[in-house]
Amino acid sequence: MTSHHSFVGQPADAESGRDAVVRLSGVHRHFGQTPAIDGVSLTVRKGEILGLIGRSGAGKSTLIRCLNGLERPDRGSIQIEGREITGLSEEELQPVRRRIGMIFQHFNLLSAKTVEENVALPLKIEGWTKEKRLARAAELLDLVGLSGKAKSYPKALSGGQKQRVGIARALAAKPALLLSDEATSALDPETTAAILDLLKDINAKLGLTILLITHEMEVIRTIADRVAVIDAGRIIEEGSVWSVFANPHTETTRSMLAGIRTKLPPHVAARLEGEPKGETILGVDLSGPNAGYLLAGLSGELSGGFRLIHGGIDHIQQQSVARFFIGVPPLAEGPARAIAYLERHGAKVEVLGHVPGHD
Ligand SMILES: Nc1ncnc2c1ncn2[C@@H]1O[C@H](COP(=O)(O)OP(=O)(O)OP(=O)(O)O)[C@@H](O)[C@H]1O
Repeated sequence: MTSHHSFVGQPADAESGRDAVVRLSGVHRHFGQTPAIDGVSLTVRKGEILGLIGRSGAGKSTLIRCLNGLERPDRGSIQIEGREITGLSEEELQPVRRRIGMIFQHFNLLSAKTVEENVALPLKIEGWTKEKRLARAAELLDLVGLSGKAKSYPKALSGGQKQRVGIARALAAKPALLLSDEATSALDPETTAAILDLLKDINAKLGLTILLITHEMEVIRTIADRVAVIDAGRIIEEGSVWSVFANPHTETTRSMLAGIRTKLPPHVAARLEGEPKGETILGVDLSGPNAGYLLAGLSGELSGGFRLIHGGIDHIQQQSVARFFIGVPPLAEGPARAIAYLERHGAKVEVLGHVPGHD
């Protein structure tokens, strides 16, 4: 039950607020004519990893600042662990801020302090004794795989190691929420994967709730349970990661997915014509347990056959998400039969055009 998966698909709890670590409702923050946040309602449920994705200028930083109480919304409600924070004074905000651990793109470590001192710093502010602080730092450095580096200084560490220190420091005071602000954006792909693995691992081990702010869909795909897409200050799409990847509802989401979604190879796309002659090129999307059987079934259906041009089955949150492109020759009503068969089995089919002859 501690698994983050247990919270997926339980919107009733989130709506009642019982399992909400963060709950925004109807939050607005305008700067003059610019609506940086334009009516955002969003819940981060206990134990989940929620990815918030948006392009530059979409409103991510303003949202983070509202969560920290650094920015006050013009209207709307923000609750952290059930406590309304919008009306709090600076002094009242301090303990609320300490419930949120943050990690940053550029790590924000203190270069004059050792690794263990950096990790222990939030505990000093909380009034822990030195002995307890160092014991806790050692425990956290072990958790993030940096036990041997306690006495090192940040400049002696790689980017990935610095972010591990950042994670250890963010977790020192046992926050209710880890807020990751583009934490892997400055890292190479291999190091990014290792840091994301670590976050997923801590989420599973400790049941840590994570809000992951990013502009990269790959980050979301790798570790998030749910995703919310922000655009021009509004949440335009929200759902479990696999369902948003399988069936994005907005053009903005589709274009943000474009880099990592299977697409028609450019040399085939270049030859597409509108006139219905030659081979018909279909784009096919299907998620769920039937995805693996679709092509075998289709080949039994079409006497004239078809060819697989590109694509296959992806697995996101243990769901099969199929996306492929096929070419159907103009034999024996092939294309019409293919479309009817695929749609009958729940697939979304798009006629992309026609290619005279084969490529
Ligand atoms: N203090 C401010 N004064 C005026 N306009 C602001 C201020 N802060 C943000 N904005 C505007 O609000 C909008 C949202 O900005 P925000 O920084 O929240 O976006 P973002 O998604 O974090 O972008 P990025 O990924 O580039 O940091 C932008 O149009 C920005 O110009």
